[in-house]
Amino acid sequence: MATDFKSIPLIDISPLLSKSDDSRMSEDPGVAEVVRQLDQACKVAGFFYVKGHGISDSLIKEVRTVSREFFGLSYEEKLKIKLTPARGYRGYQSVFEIITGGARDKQEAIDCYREITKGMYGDLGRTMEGCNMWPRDPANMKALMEEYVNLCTDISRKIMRGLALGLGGSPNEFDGERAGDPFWALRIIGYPGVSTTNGHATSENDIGCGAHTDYGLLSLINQDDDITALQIKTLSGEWISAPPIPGAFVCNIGDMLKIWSNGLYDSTVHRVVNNSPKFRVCVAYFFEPNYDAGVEPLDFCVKRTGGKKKFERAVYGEHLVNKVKNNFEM
Ligand SMILES: N=C(N)NCCCC[C@H](N)C(=O)O
Ligand SMILES: O=C(O)CCC(=O)C(=O)O
Ligand SMILES: [Fe+2]
Repeated sequence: MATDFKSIPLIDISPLLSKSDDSRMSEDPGVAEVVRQLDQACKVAGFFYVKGHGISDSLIKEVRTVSREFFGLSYEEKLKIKLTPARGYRGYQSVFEIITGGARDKQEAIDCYREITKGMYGDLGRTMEGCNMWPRDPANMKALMEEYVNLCTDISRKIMRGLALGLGGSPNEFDGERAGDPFWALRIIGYPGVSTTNGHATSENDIGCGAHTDYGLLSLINQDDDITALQIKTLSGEWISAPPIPGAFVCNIGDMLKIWSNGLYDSTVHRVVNNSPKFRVCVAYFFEPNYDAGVEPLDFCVKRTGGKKKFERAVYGEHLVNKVKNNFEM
């Protein structure tokens, strides 16, 4: 459970990344130190920054630059890749189209997911069957985002090995049928700034993304360098900001890791409020369990938390579909 934290730790994960394909990684002192920091951050805040992740500053920036270019296109042009249920909820949604907690979010976005082909997961997969929608312009967007997703998946898998050790398990706890064939999501998001002419304080219509938790295991957030908008809820109900650290990702825990860890790690509530006059871009990558994974508290986590399972079993794909359907009025 998130306790009262005042700031979000910054963790250099390079020692973990260099050793996490080694079966004896847990014996490495550099790895042990990263694991200690990750575990502490997840127990206290459910949020941390990571640096030393190996993705170049220039790629991280390019991903946002190309996204900003897309959002700058005409509405008509953007609608050519419109999100619809028939397309497996992939594609573009315009400002105030997406809903969080019953209210409309002041954001536009492109939603992408790992491809699900027809019949791949039977009934469980049907809602999400489809291919991603990429614009004709910017022409390099598809290739760039696909490269980016591959890199994020690789890093996330390795961070998950660190988290598995932090929880007291083997490093491979989330490989195989849990998250060895992981589903993923990518949300390319644009948050309009506040108009400088209406000098009002932030109103409800200025919430870029309402209070929510993320759905899967681990989120990697790539946000604009010059705007502070992401806010994290502490146990006492206060909102603290997660200001950008250039080149670093903001990471947080999703609902499925809360269940697997029996609450040792929590999926912390967060929201986005862009109070600046500038348009804010964020590209959020979500590392998720296998689409058809059954998720219930892991025995060794249950033992560490008093012997009682605190959460019911969930099927990741069902959890996702419930969420996705509630995000839109379609
Ligand atoms: N794929 C992920 N995690 N997306 C997070 C979005 C959370 C807000 C969404 N409208 C909701 O109400 O859930
Ligand atoms: O824009 C951000 O900083 C975070 C977005 C987010 O929390 C989400 O899409 O789940
Ligand atoms: Fe989120």
